[in-house]
Amino acid sequence: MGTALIYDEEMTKYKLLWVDPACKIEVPERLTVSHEALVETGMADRCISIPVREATDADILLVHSEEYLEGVKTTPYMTLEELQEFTQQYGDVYFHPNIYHCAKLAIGASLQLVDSVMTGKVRNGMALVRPPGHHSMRSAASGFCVFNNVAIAARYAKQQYGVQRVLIVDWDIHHGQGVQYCFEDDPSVLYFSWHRYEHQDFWPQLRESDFDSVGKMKGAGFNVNVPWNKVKMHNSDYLSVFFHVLLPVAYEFSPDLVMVCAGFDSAIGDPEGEMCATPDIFAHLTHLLMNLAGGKVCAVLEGGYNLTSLAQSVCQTVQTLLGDPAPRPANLGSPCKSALESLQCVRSAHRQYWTCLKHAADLPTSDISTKRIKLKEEKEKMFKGEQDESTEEKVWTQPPKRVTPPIRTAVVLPDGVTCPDQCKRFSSSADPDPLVVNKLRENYLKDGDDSNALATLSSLIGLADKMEKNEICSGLVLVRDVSMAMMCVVQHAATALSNRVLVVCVGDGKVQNYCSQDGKTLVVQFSSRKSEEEESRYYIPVCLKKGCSDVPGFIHSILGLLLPMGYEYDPGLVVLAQMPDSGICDSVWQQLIGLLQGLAQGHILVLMKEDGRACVGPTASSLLGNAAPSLGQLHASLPEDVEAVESLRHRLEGYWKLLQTTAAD
Ligand SMILES: COCC(O)(O)CCCCCNCCCN
Ligand SMILES: [Zn+2]
Repeated sequence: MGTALIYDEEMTKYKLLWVDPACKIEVPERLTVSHEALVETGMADRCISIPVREATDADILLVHSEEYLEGVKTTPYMTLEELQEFTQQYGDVYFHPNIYHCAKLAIGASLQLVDSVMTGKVRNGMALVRPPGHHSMRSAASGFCVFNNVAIAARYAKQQYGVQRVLIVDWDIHHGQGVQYCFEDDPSVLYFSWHRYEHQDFWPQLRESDFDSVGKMKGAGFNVNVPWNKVKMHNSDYLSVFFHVLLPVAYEFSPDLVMVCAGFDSAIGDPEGEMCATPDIFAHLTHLLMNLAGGKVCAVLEGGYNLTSLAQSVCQTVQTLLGDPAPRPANLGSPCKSALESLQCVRSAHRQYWTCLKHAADLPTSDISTKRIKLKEEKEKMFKGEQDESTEEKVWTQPPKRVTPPIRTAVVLPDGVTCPDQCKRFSSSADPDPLVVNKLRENYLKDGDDSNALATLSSLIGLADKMEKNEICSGLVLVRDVSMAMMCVVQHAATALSNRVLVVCVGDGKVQNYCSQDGKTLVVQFSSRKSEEEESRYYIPVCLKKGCSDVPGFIHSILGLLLPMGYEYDPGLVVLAQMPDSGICDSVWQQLIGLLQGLAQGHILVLMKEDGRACVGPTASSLLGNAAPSLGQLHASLPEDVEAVESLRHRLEGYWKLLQTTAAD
């Protein structure tokens, strides 16, 4: 299934007709540069182009009041003065004779996107729209927004398709207060937003944008605000919030549909956000959402005012929706102290609502709410003398070109096992290098002349080499002895390949201590048995009471442990081994494969036991980039597993900074 792209140049045909410093950044070029970039990169042609439609009154009344709609309806016939006067009643927004028409198209584009995804015409998609929507409220325009595109689309999805649970992820750098007000008492819509806040000092300067606004009445817990109290937030800050707040809660919530308020003013270079996250981060944020809701992800453009980073970020998002592997998440490190404070506050505020956060730490001692007032006093004092520091031009390296290998998934299967469609059988054509053969013979092959084991192992090595050369993206190999195959490919990678190798071992089994302490390999093993090997920085045994068969515990350890370390480690190759009788079910296995594909440009090599034939289909489906099936709402992890994962995180966060969830006092 494909990716929808919804765009119509009519939405560029309105602009600011008078002088207003607050609104001058919202220009038609925002839409044209975004669409042109998709055309120039060839991505527009790879998408399924869906036309916009005009929203009806009924669509708009899903969220807005009649009197507000009636008011906006009169704007096309207003004189310039009347438009200015009409605008005065709202904040940081402007009207234009054609903005009502464009606002109806922006909603209609969002509804067309929901229709395409919910009817299965496409898997996911993006709507490039203006005016944006997330600030507009039931009876008020705000922040360049006239109608709330995403809020209307969420209500429409519930009404039209009986969607039970909608997750709205708002990565725009402003708080979408309009969305929050719309759903704060609604447990069927989980609204997540991060936003520049600076202790209530940044627009829209609302007290209710802080982390302690968790929703109301039966909606308590279903509103998650992550305030950024400093600027210059970076990729590590964004990812740590995904790993330790959004994803655990999203998997527990288990949405049927994911809507993204895709604002790109959270990217480097944006005059509003003043953040430092690079455009390629949106490839990862998008990827990390694509195994929720069976892959039903609808991204709708919100903000973004630096035309260069906006265009790059839109391309990164759409390319990931198209299924292309994400670029390597380079040089991640520790989130900054302010981000950790916010992280700790949000997790603490939501501890009582989400089982995945039950063990979260208390509010930080430096209670940041008092900072709100103190900082305001300082600002007032300082404002007298202080001029705005010069807005120096931000520069960043263009995101790397993401080339998809000619072969997406290669498989090495015993005869008699059919090759899954869209996969390619692989066998190492070249005679195995005699040195390797000897190594294999002496180290791994019990009965030296076991020719087909030898053939399998040399195919394995050949496959790893082709992945390193980016000729093959991912691989699946059925072997007789998983542990031996793992050792073989890791040994080869350690000597012959230049990249780091992340080894993820699912299930019990002696994982020979081949994790070199030089950091060439990072081994994470999930099992139900205490590992006899000593835990270290590069060998992490995760002991879960029921191993991988307890879904919430295992998912929790993937999101809160494996992914943060994996992203920080940034391997060139991932080896994922399913040990015999691991107890892992297909859907969890597919989630694991899907999530791990965000690493190593999708170079993941899966090893399974020959008799694991039943799992070949689901494994191949995930390796091909298909979304994993939804796991359904998750219940509580076993207390001993929570305990085990938490103590492991505390022990390791000195080594792996993305594991931190609190601001060290
Ligand atoms: C949904 O609209 C997308 C958006 O969130 O980016 C709108 C931001 C309005 C920002 C209003 N203050 C502008 C002050 C200019 N220095
Ligand atoms: Zn914004």
